[in-house]
Amino acid sequence: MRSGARAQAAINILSEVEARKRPPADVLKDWGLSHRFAGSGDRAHIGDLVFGALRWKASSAHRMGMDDPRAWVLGALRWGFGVDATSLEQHAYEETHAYAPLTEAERTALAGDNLASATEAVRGDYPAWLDASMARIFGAARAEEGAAMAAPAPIDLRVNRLKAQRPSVLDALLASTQLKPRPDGSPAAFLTPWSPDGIRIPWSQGRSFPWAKEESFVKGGFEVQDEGSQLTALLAGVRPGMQVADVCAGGGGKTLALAALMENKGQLYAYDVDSRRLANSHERIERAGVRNCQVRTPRRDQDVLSDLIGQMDLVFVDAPCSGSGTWRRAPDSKWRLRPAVLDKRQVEQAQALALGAPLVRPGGRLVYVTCSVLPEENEDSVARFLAQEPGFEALNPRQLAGEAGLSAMLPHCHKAGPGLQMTPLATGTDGFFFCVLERRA
Ligand SMILES: C[S@@+](CC[C@H](N)C(=O)[O-])C[C@H]1O[C@@H](n2cnc3c(N)ncnc32)[C@H](O)[C@@H]1O
Repeated sequence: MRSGARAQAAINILSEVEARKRPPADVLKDWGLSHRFAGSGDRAHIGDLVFGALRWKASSAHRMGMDDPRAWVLGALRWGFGVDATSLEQHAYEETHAYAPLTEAERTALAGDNLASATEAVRGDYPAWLDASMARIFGAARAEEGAAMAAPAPIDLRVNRLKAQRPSVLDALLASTQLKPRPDGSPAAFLTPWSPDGIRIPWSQGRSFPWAKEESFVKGGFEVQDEGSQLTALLAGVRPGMQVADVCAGGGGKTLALAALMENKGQLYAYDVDSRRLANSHERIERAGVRNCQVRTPRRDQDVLSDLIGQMDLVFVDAPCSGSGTWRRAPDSKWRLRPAVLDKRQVEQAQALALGAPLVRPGGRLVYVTCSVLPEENEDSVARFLAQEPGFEALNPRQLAGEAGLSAMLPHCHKAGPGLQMTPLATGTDGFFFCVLERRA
């Protein structure tokens, strides 16, 4: 398939997403099944175009003067992927399945750029109703922060200290035939700047990396985990020998990062209110060589955490949230977020904190993390908790970063109430909020 036909396929897929309110990943999959002639390269390019169109939907609509799938795809090609206006004109004539020739209005829009006249929400490609929240955390930089949250994300890996070392995993990846060289000659994988365990595979248009087939992954040498997520485990201050509870463990991403830092010494408990979410963690724990983790599955007739009350050195609350910090990985989710959902998440955050807090021993730590940038579910949730639990006090992020050997990262973070805010623009990570509360002795 040539560029014009790939673009038209993306337009068709987005039209189906819009008309039937279906998840784009599902429609893409169906499209692949019913267009068997399309190769893996075609499917990867079309996937990038569909998600690119959703990433930059608001700015493309403004620039093109039209708010429909064709305008989003043309806008993504022109300003997201940097295709020049003349090439876009020519792609329409390449083959019969290409998009229809440009209209005069499209030609004019693609040759210019009126984005400077748009609102912050449009320039930052985030929903207008969230502008006040974005302004609270980012002030005048909110359009720039939003634009970075809309850009494609790299794949970050966390090398599992229990089984491997970072240099050897990096060497194995660079030697892998699955990881294609980059067209510009830059490294296909490199060390992340902050996490001592991180490896980054930069995003590359139309390319996917089947990491699950890598031998070093199969043997437990690495997990896929954004560097920001790795940093929350490092900043928490977990050490070998501690008693630690991860009470929103889900699929186990943070659990495994905490376990690696504990070096199989001490005890780690993984719990989640939703037992289905814990299902994957057993296999991951096994593969990672973790031997000190008990998965506590919730039971209707029993409090499975009651024996841990007042016993934990550290309780990790990776709270349910809007996921706004991961919009760059799931751009469709930002347009689906509604005020009622944001309200509901705050209730769940209070519940998760109320579940974790009693487990903390005097002098122990309650770590609160979200993958969100919205103050309502970050500093506001912490403030509401502290108003009800005066026995806890927030620790200074400077102290935590110093303890974790991450002081150099600190100036790059936004200050968010008593916590830290990482963002794609500030730290090159997903958007994570991090705060540690200590129970007074
Ligand atoms: C952000 S996800 C966790 C991701 C996971 N820690 C990881 O790193 O892969 C939040 C989790 O909190 C769980 N959850 C929601 N409300 C909860 C509550 N009141 N108590 C415990 N877990 C809760 C959800 O089921 C969900 O799995």
